[in-house]
Amino acid sequence: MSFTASLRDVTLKYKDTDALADVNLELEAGKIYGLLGRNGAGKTSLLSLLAAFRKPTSGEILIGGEPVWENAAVVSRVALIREGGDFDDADTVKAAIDTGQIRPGFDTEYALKLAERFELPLKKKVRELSRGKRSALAAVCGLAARAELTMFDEVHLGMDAPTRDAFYKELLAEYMDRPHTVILSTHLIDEVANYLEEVIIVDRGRILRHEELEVFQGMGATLTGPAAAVDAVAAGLEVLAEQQLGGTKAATVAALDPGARERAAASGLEIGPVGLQDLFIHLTEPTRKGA
Ligand SMILES: Nc1ncnc2c1ncn2[C@@H]1O[C@H](COP(=O)(O)OP(=O)(O)OP(=O)(O)O)[C@@H](O)[C@H]1O
Repeated sequence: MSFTASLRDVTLKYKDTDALADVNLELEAGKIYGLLGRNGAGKTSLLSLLAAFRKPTSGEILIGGEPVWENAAVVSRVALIREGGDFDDADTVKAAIDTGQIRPGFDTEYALKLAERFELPLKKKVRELSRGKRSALAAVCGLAARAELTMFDEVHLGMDAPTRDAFYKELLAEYMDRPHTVILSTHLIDEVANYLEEVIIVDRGRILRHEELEVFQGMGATLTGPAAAVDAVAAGLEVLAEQQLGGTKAATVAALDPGARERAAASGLEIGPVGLQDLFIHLTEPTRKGA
């Protein structure tokens, strides 16, 4: 089984801050979602609501069609993994893994296999782990929870590049083996882009965009070729980023209309997709109104 998730007219206030305002969001079961947003945009708040760590100020949150608040049967099959995990520092790694067994789907054998893959020392205390190893332990417990909705909130932050790569691969393998709903909240956007099916951008407490990855990938274009030719085609277009190496230039544009596309092709320029990160930076520009 795999959970759907719905937020309906959800507002979350912390004293005088509106962390989320009138959010409506529908997530289908069995997909991998990327949750993007600038610092303070409301990502953690949104995930905390889905995991019933917090109650909304107003609105309704349904997981698998049921209200999630005070719904132990549903909550036990929802996992929110935060950077560094929510461990008792005095526990050993082994004891921290064993604690996962309170979840109905927790797979201890798999957790121990993953612990070996991530070279986690079972006898060491959680407080003695490096930041990256602690994140890896959190990821291990999240994967082994075998939940129906699994959310990773910046869990890979402390991990080095090879560990992150191993984490993404394990996440995908677990997903292929047992399709379920996954939300990855991250600032390392281009790194995870290939794993995502849909992307949600939160901006200042609101959902700015929620689209399939392909929609974002079709949004802009990168023009590469001789600098003068690139400049000629890019003139008048909204340029998001530029890079030049010798006489060769690459310009990332927010949109390429058919006329510009034709001119680019006629000039022999290479037309490529835009990285999700560049688009994200562009769409969440503070000066930009809506998107
Ligand atoms: N416990 C809290 N008390 C008061 N305000 C809070 C609290 N937690 C979050 N906020 C505020 O709510 C807003 C959304 O915060 P949230 O942590 O959800 O953002 P985020 O997108 O996860 O940010 P980041 O990428 O920096 O982790 C921010 O303005 C933040 O300052």
